[in-house]
Amino acid sequence: MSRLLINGFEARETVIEAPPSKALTLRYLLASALSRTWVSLSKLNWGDDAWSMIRGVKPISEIEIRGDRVRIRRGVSLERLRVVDVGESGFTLRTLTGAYSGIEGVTLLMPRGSLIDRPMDELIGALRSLNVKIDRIGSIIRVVGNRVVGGYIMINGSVSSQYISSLLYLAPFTEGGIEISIRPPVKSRPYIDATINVLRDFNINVERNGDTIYVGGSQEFKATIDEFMIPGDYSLAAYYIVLSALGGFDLKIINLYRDKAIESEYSFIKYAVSMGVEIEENKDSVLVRGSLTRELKPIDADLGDSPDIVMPLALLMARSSGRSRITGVSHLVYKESNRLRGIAGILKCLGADVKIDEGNGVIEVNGVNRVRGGCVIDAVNDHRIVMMSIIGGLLAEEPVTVVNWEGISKSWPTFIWELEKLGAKIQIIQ
Ligand SMILES: O=C(O)C1=C[C@@H](OP(=O)(O)O)[C@@H](O)[C@H](O)C1
Ligand SMILES: C=C(OP(=O)(O)O)C(=O)O
Repeated sequence: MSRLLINGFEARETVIEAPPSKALTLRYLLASALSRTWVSLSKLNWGDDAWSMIRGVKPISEIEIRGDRVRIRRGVSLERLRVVDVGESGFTLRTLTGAYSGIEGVTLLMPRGSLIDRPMDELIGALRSLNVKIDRIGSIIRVVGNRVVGGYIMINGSVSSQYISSLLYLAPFTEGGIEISIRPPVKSRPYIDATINVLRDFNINVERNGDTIYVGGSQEFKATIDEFMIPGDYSLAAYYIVLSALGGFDLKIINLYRDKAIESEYSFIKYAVSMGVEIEENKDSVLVRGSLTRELKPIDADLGDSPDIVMPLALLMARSSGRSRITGVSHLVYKESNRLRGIAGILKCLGADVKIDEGNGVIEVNGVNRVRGGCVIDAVNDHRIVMMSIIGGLLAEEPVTVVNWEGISKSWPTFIWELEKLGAKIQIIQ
């Protein structure tokens, strides 16, 4: 097992490219694999989760990978028994469970690692209420796909928006469509919008009225254009923003398109600006003005819609001049790890005072002006906890060691190299 030794940085590059959106890569891969016409996808996020989705759609699609582009469409000959290793991708497991429910044949979906214990029961219950034959054999989910009549479903919105994305991918295959009512509180709502927007790019008609969504049945996926370029990922670029803002150097981040962003992820910019980080936004980039002396204001933020920016925002809070509060994030315990505990562990290592309330999904951070470090963080192979640990370590006064960091490849396999380009001193110790 290797360790990372994080030992400060000297700012070098001033322009860097944001990695492509993971959430949009997965959505376009799945929709394209269901499309009757060929679709070209470029600038994909090549993390482990993309490979999970590619393995997942292979049995029902024709797919050609050339360089970093993918050409893909629905396959003509459908395999009747499909065995799919979905790795640790929650989105892939949940949406394929839905989509395969409406495609004839038996599918065995095999989650790995932490995904084995992440919630699925309410999605399985909802699909059973539509008469889908679905069961669990140990960690494996078996879906017997067939023509589904459709109907009305009321589903809990507090655990994962991916349950709803799953039903949205299934609905066009049903005879009469699905009406979904999401029971509040609804978490991660903009990710549902992101799925709806992608479905619309594939000519699927979706009607939305608040938390009631109707998708008509017997619709065909057919891309509205033949090529989609995946834009940059604001939830990942947020780590660059924190490093620049607190590291005291200016950084231009390209490949960030405001008009294509998922609101849950874009909102990082809004919160950072409200704390006093200086950010200039352009059509396809942001410019961060770093400062070692600027005082950041503490804020209160309900991040129920934005679970993936909690980690970088907590780093900004740790260096603000007072007590900040994040609420609405009870769903962080259902991710690749219990992220509320992970965040608390990192902030304590850095020297900030932090309190978490798991039941209510609240994090309180008392900012400090010196980030101490000089400790070991177990990042439990959760990619976003690894990123937070590394950026926190780079900003600390004393070296930080990170163990169980290899899970970074889920969304950003090149993270460490990119940071080295920016001047980070990171050693991998075998
Ligand atoms: O649909 C998506 O792409 C995602 C939805 C969110 O999960 P939940 O809806 O489970 O909160 C988010 O945390 C995850 O990283 C990506
Ligand atoms: C939780 C995440 O993804 P997923 O749920 O798709 O595994 C994530 O990327 O942080």
